[in-house]
Amino acid sequence: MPATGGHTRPGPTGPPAGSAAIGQDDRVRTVEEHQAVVAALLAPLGEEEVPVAAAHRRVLARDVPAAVPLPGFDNSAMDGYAARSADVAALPVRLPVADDIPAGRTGVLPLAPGTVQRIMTGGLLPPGADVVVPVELTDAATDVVEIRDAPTAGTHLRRAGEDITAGTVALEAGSPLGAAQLGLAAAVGARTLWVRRRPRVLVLSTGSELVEPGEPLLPGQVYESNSLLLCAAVEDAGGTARRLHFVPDDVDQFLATVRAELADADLLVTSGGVSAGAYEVVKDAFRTLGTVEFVKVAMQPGGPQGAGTVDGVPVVTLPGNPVSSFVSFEVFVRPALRRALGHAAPGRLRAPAELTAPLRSPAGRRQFLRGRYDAGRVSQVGGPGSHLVAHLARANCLVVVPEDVTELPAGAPVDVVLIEGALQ
Ligand SMILES: Nc1nc2c(c(=O)[nH]1)N[C@H]1C(S)=C(S)[C@@H](COP(=O)(O)OP(=O)(O)OC[C@H]3O[C@@H](n4cnc5c(N)ncnc54)[C@H](O)[C@@H]3O)O[C@H]1N2
Ligand code: MOO
Repeated sequence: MPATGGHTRPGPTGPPAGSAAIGQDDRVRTVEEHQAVVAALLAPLGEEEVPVAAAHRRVLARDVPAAVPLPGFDNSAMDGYAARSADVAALPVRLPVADDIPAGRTGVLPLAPGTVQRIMTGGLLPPGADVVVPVELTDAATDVVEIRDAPTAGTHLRRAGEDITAGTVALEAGSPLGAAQLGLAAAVGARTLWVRRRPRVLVLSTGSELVEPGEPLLPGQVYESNSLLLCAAVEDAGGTARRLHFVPDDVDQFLATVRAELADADLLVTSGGVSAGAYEVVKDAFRTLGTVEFVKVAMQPGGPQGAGTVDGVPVVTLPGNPVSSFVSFEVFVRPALRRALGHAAPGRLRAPAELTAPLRSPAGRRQFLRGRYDAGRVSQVGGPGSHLVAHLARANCLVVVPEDVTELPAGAPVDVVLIEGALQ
């Protein structure tokens, strides 16, 4: 039975059985240490062969050699007349049109001296031709053409193999497959591609305050949003997400939900229930189960973290504040998933930027502020609060402020991580 605000948390009289006392016993890790722990959880994913069209947004697992050169043959770049440059050196000139070569004609005759052949863009160049005169420079006749002007030898020709030669690698293993890459795969004759299997990621939000969006909301309750956010982030990273119905802060319900699905997953990502309070369901459930270690990472947002395995399946437990969930996923889960997918470049694009206004940052923690980046300059979007989800939605980058920096003036150089939407 899904929990839409059904409370298992106790009233003010006392905690439920199994809940922990408020405590601050977590070890502290650096961002890099926790990144390494999360990355080590995920083994490289297997390979599968799929039709080229189905490989969109996948990651290539094996090199694709070019079965044919590109272009595959010398051909015309323009609609016009294939000519010998010596015949069009003195202008104007009238020359007989010996043949007609539309694109797709597979056999052509050599070009006899003193003649031209009408040719269309992509048409097979007749042997002997070394220039194409665009139709605009002629009277466009089909029997005897008058050529008023002509480009120099070699112009408007596309040479066999000038883009890629046969047998060389057209696409390298580890390449993300977007529109251009699928186009190239087809252009060199591939019908199928070997890609990495997509990681199957379970996403589970926890919290007795959570309510399904669209349902009535009472004071103290919030609409559940992290599972939507995290599932979309999983898909963006190349995984397939399965969104489990959120659970209240009830260890038994949490574990029953997790264990019903865990066997078929490559990763479980939870949100909420990992800080220092009395009702930390994720911590309470996993403390005595599996190898999940709960730590504090020296960053903001995203301080409270956990990672390990349960029933042999990798588990990453993210903090519940929506911005913390988002940033934690960006910093720890996304690169680990992309590494498991064999991505040549698992990290986001980063860019140097100039701050438009001063900012402050806590000592000892790497801060990932939300920002808007444009043309080398970045402005902070909202404050550092990890509940500012509306501001997050307007950001296109994370501004990285190192652990030892507590304030920066306007104009200071910073490093930004470009997130979704940054290039749009
Ligand atoms: N005494 C301390 N308190 C807190 C600490 C600490 O170190 N000591 N850390 C703070 C930090 S930092 C964070 S981040 C949060 C993380 O807490 P939890 O992971 O246990 O998350 P919750 O308490 O369950 O929720 C936090 C916040 O986020 C809202 N939330 C949670 N899940 C969702 C969801 N699925 N959709 C929308 N909103 C969600 C929740 O209502 C809370 O407002 O702990 C701090 N406290
Ligand atoms: O570290 Mo928490 O993740 O700031 O909000």
